[in-house]
Amino acid sequence: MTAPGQYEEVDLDDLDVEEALALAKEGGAQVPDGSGATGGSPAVPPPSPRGGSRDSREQGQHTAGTASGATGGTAAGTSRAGTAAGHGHHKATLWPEARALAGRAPRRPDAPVSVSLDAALGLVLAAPLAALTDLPSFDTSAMDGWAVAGPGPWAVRAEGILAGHAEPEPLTDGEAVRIATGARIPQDVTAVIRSEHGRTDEKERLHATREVVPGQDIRPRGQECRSGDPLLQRGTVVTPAVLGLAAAAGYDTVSALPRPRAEVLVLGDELLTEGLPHDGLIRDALGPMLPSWLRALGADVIAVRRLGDDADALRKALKNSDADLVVTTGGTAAGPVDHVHPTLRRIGAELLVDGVKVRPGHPMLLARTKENQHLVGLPGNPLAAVSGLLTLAEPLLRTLAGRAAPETYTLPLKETVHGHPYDTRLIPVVLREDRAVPLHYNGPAMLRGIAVADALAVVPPGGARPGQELEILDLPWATAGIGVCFT
Ligand SMILES: Nc1nc2c(c(=O)[nH]1)N[C@H]1C(S)=C(S)[C@@H](COP(=O)(O)OP(=O)(O)OC[C@H]3O[C@@H](n4cnc5c(N)ncnc54)[C@H](O)[C@@H]3O)O[C@H]1N2
Ligand code: MOO
Repeated sequence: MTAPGQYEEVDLDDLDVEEALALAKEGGAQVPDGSGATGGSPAVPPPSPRGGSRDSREQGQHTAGTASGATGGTAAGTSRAGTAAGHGHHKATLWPEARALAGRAPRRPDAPVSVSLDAALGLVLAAPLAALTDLPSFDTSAMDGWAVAGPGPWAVRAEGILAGHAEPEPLTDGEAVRIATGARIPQDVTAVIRSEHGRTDEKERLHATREVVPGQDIRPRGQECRSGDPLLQRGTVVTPAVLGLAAAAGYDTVSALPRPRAEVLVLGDELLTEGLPHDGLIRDALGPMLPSWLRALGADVIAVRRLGDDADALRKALKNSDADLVVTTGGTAAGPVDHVHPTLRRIGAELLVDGVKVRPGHPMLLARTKENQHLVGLPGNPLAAVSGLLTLAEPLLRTLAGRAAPETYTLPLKETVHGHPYDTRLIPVVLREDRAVPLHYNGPAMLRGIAVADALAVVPPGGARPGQELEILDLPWATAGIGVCFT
């Protein structure tokens, strides 16, 4: 899609040379061996002993592109002016606005469905959950021991009471019966004595070795809730604990909003699905990454299709898709085979977001393609695609799924992060001792940083200083976002 001879990417087009150099250093500096592979230790760039490495050469390209872009004499200069490429700042949406807009884009979530408990994890309750029974549903022993009536010592009945049995005979004062945790308490019981707090004598009489407080270790019927009590509000996300509570309260199914259905269209003739890169072809990193990421964001991924750089195939795929959300990858820029914009024009789609003031990922877009279908166009550079996923797809799917927006939170930054002069930056971070520690290898084409990250930090235009509070976007698996995710 990037045409032969075109600059590979000139994302830093608005920076002066010094800023670009600083960013370039951050994006591709060498890390000590293994630091990225040990599961998340921050990659700390040492003074670069390998000046001629591949990474620094790549970064050199950034710098060269930027420098020449600044003189206005290259493709980068043209793009900066926002002419034919259409990526100028004049129509790009501010990052917070783009997210808000994506969250408001869907007109309505689907009608609720009745879902069995084993299929409900991660869905959102479409109706309040009220108890169908008292909990506990009978007076219950909280401990293994004896149920006793009246003052002791007590004569112990021959037969004990186990959990799961029908109503036992009432006790009379002076009587005790062995009882198991969870078993029904007979009528007229004063208290339960734990096995370790009583002893029986040779006449099988029970003596308490501690004071007996009436009602001790008895869970009275309805202690947790009465039948009909509201337990959970509409809109609650079904977590494992919610599944447990719903089952305890008598539910076999819950009324929930169905998962929004998403289809992924991977564009690009240069992509291989297996083996090593060769002859200018590279491995498709997004086909394997996006479906599970979309699932983690609450979607049901109904198809992943590879369309190459074929405008007709894209048009047909859009025409035939009945997904709530179509996610395309690549082809968002203005190269000769970047078909997303022209195809959207051709099918009469309504472009809601056309570029976002965020790095990486600024060519991302959001369109309404049908009455109840949206398209999120993710840029082809893999980290730029992640940025688009979290900026546009996440709020859209959240609304479709009926989920409330998560509380936003901030953490202080561990070390300086250079900013873009006008755009927000999203950078992979690890969270250590309540601080966000920036990871390196955060260039738009790199996944090495995000692969060990706990979250993305939102760096405002102009950059951020150590100690500055930054908004943190959790990654769905890092917050245990309901393991929906990887099924
Ligand atoms: N004239 C301009 N050119 C570009 C601009 C611009 O503003 N003006 N923006 C650059 C930025 S920033 C990005 S990001 C990319 C976005 O490009 P596209 O969305 O059109 O994506 P492609 O050109 O198809 O690919 C870009 C890059 O990513 C690689 N790629 C694509 N798909 C995959 C995949 N599934 N797995 C791994 N890698 C993928 C592709 O080979 C390219 O290297 O545009 C810049 N250009
Ligand atoms: O920098 Mo592009 O925005 O690589 O995503």
